[in-house]
Amino acid sequence: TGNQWGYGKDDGPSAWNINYPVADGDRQSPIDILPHQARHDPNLGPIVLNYDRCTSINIANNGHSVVVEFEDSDDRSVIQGGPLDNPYRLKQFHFHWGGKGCHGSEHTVEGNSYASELHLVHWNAVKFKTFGEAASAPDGLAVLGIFLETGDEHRWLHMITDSLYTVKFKGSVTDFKGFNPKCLLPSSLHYWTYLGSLTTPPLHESVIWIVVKEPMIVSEKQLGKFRTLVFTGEEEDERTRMENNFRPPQLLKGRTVRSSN
Ligand SMILES: NCCOCCOCCNC(=O)c1ccc(S(N)(=O)=O)cc1
Ligand SMILES: [Zn+2]
Repeated sequence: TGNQWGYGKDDGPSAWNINYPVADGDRQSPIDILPHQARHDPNLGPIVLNYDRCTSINIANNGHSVVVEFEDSDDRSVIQGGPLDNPYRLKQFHFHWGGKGCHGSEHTVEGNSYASELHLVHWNAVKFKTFGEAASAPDGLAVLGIFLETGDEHRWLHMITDSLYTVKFKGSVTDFKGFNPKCLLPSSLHYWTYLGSLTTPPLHESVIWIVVKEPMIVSEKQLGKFRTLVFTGEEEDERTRMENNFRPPQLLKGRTVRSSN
């Protein structure tokens, strides 16, 4: 059916504009960030994360990435400040990554990729009634992007990587309670921000992007566990390893990237 998209040769990012013409739009993501061309904006305050009462629900393989969903029926876990006019509710987080030794981040910095990128997805529940409605509105979503760089083992990422075997196949979901993603964040939340889109179909131009400058450090072994997932369902005969699930940088088309400091 028309909604089948992926990261392969025939269904990958270069073909998405066939079913999703907005792929060639004016505020597409990700982008290549050029720090020296980013405008330092002294009015940009710090990002404030209130995740202390967040409620994680499950971890799932949706055939494109591994996603941890949160309870978002109230303002128990929100991001605010920075470029945001309202608090935005945490809905889910997921990752994008490469193949062994290759890079897999979506945003790049001066043409350089990181090994992976974590996206914490939030929606504007002040202005919109549902996530779906917010996901189609120009100021509906705020996604916090964190780069992952390989090095020492990350002390908390094992809580996720130890669960990945339970969601190997597309469509698998398992309970994942009591996880607070604040443990994944680097020490500094200095960031770049710009107006962009979802980086996967439907590619809605509804995202205020907040890309944190400092990467989180994870081990190659921890990253390798993400590659034990497969894009395909348990019933399918071919097993296609889940890796390189990233969209390459898109044209800036005159947008300004601002820097917190
Ligand atoms: N059809 C009604 C609901 O429409 C919502 C559209 O999006 C639904 C699924 N996609 C997402 O929620 C979604 C969320 C974040 C990102 S990303 N990689 O830009 O952070 C990409 C995609
Ligand atoms: Zn993403």
